[in-house]
Amino acid sequence: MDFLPADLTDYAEAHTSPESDLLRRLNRNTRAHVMAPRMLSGHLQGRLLSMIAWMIRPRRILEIGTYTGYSALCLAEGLTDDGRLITIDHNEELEDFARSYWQQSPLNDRIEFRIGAAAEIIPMLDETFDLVFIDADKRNNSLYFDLIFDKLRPGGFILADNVLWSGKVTAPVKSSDLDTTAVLAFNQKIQEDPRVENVLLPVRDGIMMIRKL
Ligand SMILES: C[S@@+](CC[C@H](N)C(=O)[O-])C[C@H]1O[C@@H](n2cnc3c(N)ncnc32)[C@H](O)[C@@H]1O
Repeated sequence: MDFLPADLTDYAEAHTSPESDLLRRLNRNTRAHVMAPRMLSGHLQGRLLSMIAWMIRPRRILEIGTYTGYSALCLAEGLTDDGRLITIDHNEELEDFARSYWQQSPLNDRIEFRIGAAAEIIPMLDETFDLVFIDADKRNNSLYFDLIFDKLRPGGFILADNVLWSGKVTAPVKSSDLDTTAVLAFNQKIQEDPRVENVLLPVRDGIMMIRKL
């Protein structure tokens, strides 16, 4: 869901650097051939992720939730020359699709794809991250935050996607709606955590920007 009216979203995209030809093809072919293409970050959010990565110049990025590899390519643009991005997804059926686009990019050898459940893979990572993008199953946002916190350097950043959850965060919540309940709990947890500073950025479906103090 976009929170801006469509004409303002169009205007914002028209005044944002365009996607590369590779990203445009990946975006278009995801929409044409892959289930649930709304999951892809897209032009505006993709350029934002790239811009944030360029501002941070991370040496290590962790992405939780690869999907077709669009946001991984955007984030990897800002890596230092010796930097690497690790991206995790439990859907092995997406691997060939994502890799076929990464292989067309000079960033291909900087992207490591780990297949499996994020909650099992993260504890096995022996890395210190500068930037983490949480964009997988929203019910586990809080768990992923806890698992990565000690692996994030002080001053490092976490971005968590879809924290406005199509606007459901401000509507009455049914007890059976476990996703919205989890997103609300995550946002509250971050807001109350004295170890971080945070900004809830109302871009697209909402991005929680978190800086570890
Ligand atoms: C919203 S999509 C990611 C979109 C991608 N970051 C982008 O912006 O283009 C979420 C992805 O998380 C993956 N996922 C969901 N639950 C997971 C889990 N428990 N462990 C690992 N990956 C998971 C899904 O398979 C899906 O590909």
